[in-house]
Amino acid sequence: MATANNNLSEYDKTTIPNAKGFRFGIVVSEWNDTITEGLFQGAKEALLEHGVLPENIVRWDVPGSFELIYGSKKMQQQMVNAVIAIGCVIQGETKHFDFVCEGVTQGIKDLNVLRETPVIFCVLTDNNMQQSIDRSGGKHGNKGTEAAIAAIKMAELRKNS
Ligand SMILES: Nc1c(NC[C@H](O)[C@H](O)[C@H](O)CO)[nH]c(=O)[nH]c1=O
Ligand SMILES: CC(=O)[C@@H](O)COP(=O)(O)O
Repeated sequence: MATANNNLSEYDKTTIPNAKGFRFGIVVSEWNDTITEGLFQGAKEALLEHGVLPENIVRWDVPGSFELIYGSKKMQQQMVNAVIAIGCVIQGETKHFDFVCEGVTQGIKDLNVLRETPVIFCVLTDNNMQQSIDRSGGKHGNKGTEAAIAAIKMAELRKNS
């Protein structure tokens, strides 16, 4: 189902476990920072709404989405229950978009396979800035909210498994 038919910020709040005891690391790309800041705010607000203490949200910034891989790997080594990797990759004139998107996708996948701490993929891979605006607090909701809910659910799964 496309995002256009499935608002990123809409979910059944009664199904989300209380996250008061959890600690989360959020790694934020500085590329397209007007977008990534909106994603971060959406994630932070959702975490706080579900009981996470402000002091249990740790943020690190990295230069671009490709550096989310290394930043998330180092964040996994911190005392956190899950990591959220936030980035925004927008198609330019060349194939660089393809390589960045594939690289960060595979890198974050690898971190989930090789280590115990879940890393949530909150990376927009859009054709243009408007699509990114629409998905970071615009008409299609906020992918940061979606990522925060995923992080809480995966932290709970990790705790119970
Ligand atoms: N074009 C975008 C980039 N490019 C930069 C890379 O992510 C990386 O920082 C650089 O290649 C150095 O390793 N990054 C984004 O996050 N978004 C873009 O649209
Ligand atoms: C995703 C990118 O790296 C891209 O935005 C860079 O733009 P360009 O392909 O025009 O160099």
